[in-house]
Amino acid sequence: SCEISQPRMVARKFLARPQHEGVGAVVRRSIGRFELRYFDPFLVLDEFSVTAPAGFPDHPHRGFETVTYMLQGSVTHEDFEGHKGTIGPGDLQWMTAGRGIVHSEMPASQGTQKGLQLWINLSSKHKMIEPKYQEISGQDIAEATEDGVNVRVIAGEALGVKSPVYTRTPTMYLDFTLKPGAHLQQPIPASWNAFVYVLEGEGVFGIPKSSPVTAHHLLLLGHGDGVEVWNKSAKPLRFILVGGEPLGEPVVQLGPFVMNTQEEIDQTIYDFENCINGFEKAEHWRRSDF
Ligand SMILES: Nc1ccc(F)c(C(=O)c2c[nH]c3ncc(Cl)cc23)c1F
Ligand SMILES: [Fe+3]
Repeated sequence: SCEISQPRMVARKFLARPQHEGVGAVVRRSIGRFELRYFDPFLVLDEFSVTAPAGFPDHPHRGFETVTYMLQGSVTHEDFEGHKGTIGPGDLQWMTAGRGIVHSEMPASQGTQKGLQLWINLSSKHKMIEPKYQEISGQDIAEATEDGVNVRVIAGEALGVKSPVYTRTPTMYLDFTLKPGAHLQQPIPASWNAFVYVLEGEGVFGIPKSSPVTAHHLLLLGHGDGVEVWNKSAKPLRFILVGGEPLGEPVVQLGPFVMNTQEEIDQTIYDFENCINGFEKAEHWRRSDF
């Protein structure tokens, strides 16, 4: 039985092109680029590729969450509280920066490390909460396979399996791989904003006759209560499907600081420069391998 009464159509399509970020790192930024500044509640989607000695050295965050999902290789993260770890292939780090985090994210080994980093905005009432990590290793990520469709459930639910991740801003984040010939119907809450980002292969989204979409493309989905996908090619199709409940609040962003008013951004800069109000530990911290 078809659970989708109104399948979402592809409203807009963007090709994410490489740009420099951090120190010597390359990211394909889809959400967060000029033409797609904010897709409520999402601020940034980076498909990153980084090879030592390049990386993302000491930098702050306030007012949102970063979701780092490794596709190849590993990244070592270390923050100003001494929280340190390595995010390996297939691993997930869901970091709620809240009132403030200062950390570094550097390649953990030689060779090219690849992954995705999604920035999810927090509601005004949650922007100044204590920082929090939810970290899941690749083999513990909820997974299911049915009729040629494999899904790794980063957040939310699909094919009857649920992720343990608590999403303060209600979010679904699904990593799908469709075998050649497979067809998917995935429900999406009708009030949520949703997008697809293609990682590998080519897929048909929305209606069966539309032209195939290839890697590094972001598709904004229109109204409806789900999405239909077909793999009509001879190769596997891999993409992420991400959805979130819009916050409907003003956004004032200065790089890694995301608040609701300019005054709050001014205060954040003051807090960060004076190491107060959540940035106390930044005063004497520096990443260990520096
Ligand atoms: N403000 C600001 C400025 C410069 C940065 F590089 C960063 C930053 O760390 C990242 C940007 N995209 C990324 N994708 C993956 C990873 Cl592991 C890190 C980042 C950041 F936050
Ligand atoms: Fe960061």
